[in-house]
Amino acid sequence: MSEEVGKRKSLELPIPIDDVKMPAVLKETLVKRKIAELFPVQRAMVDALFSGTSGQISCNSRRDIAILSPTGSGKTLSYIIPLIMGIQTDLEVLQAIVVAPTRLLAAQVLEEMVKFLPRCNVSNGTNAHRAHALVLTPGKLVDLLPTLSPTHLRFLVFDEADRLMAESYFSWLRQLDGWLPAWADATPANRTRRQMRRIVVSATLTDAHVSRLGLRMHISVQPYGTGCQVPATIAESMVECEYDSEKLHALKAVLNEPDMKRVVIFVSQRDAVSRLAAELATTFPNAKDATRGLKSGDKSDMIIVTSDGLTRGIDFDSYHVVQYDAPTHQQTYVHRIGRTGRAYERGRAVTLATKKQMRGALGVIRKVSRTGEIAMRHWDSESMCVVDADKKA
Ligand SMILES: Nc1ncnc2c1ncn2[C@@H]1O[C@H](COP(=O)(O)OP(=O)(O)OP(=O)(O)O)[C@@H](O)[C@H]1O
Repeated sequence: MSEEVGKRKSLELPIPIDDVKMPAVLKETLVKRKIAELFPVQRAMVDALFSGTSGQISCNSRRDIAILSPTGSGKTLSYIIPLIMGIQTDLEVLQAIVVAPTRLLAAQVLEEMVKFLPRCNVSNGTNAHRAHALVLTPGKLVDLLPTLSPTHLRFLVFDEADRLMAESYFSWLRQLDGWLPAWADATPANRTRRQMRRIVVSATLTDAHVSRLGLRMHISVQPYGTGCQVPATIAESMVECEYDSEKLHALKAVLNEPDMKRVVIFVSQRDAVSRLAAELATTFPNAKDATRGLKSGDKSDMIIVTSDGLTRGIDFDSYHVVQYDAPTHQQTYVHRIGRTGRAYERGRAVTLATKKQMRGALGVIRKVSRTGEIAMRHWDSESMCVVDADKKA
């Protein structure tokens, strides 16, 4: 990456929009949607796009944009900002495509786009020929490609880009590349006004992903210095169990703790979700199995049992997170506990691990924990309680 924007300390907190230099039309749109402050990643985007320009997205060498910022930090609005300024509503042609890995996430993003782009025709693929912008999964996009024209495409956004580039998804990228015309990748010297920007978005994108996409990355909006970190507002703790068979008891004890109203529980295997949800439902009638379908607007006092693929990027309302199966990868941990502590709110994440798993899990967690403070507890099979170990990891 040749240039990075937004590593200053002062960028770590939301800032009133009146304190950010931006085009009047953008400010008006944000105020209408009741946005009073810009989150750091959004402020960095505005700075990157508009500093030194008067409301136009600059047509200089800064073209592709990588948005690397922690979970819940407002990346969606940050990539909608260039769309607000760049889509010409008087032209009834396709100008933006946003790709998201799941239908649930695509639906959530579509809702946001409709909110901030009221004069645009934003579609999930239905009547795609009339859309200014499409928000869809790779599968749906590949189905539609033969019917779409790339001629006026100005923005191609990959939300949760690292997930989109996982092996199982890889062939769709080749098909998309085959559909894009040569000018999409023109060098700065021979680019025209029709240039296309690729915007890749993730809390856990690495340089390897970027080079795999073949991007000539020019701007990285990365307020915290590295994207792969958990938000500092999340209180992290671990509960150690002697044996695997004790974990269900420990989980129920954790769920009975005060304020554990909105909880999302992660297991590693998708086929274990229903089993655990059914076991919990005998004690907690509000336990819900995510494999049976969730809506992005699900905000009631539920205990949602899910696995990693199902809820990546989903914006739940103030959920606590419990990891029933300890994570073995940093990315997994970051995305799981990122379902809480969103939008700079406080959150709580509890990880269950057997004695055997403890060392490995702590190794993973310490690498991405921002505060480094992990409260340690253990399951006491005599008192049948989770007991404070009275020590910090
Ligand atoms: N400027 C803002 N003011 C108030 N709320 C905001 C602002 N920007 C975003 N939000 C809210 O913050 C929450 C998290 O935003 P968003 O879903 O974009 O996070 P994200 O960075 O994409 O997270 P993830 O990596 O988990 O997908 C959402 O509820 C969103 O509406």
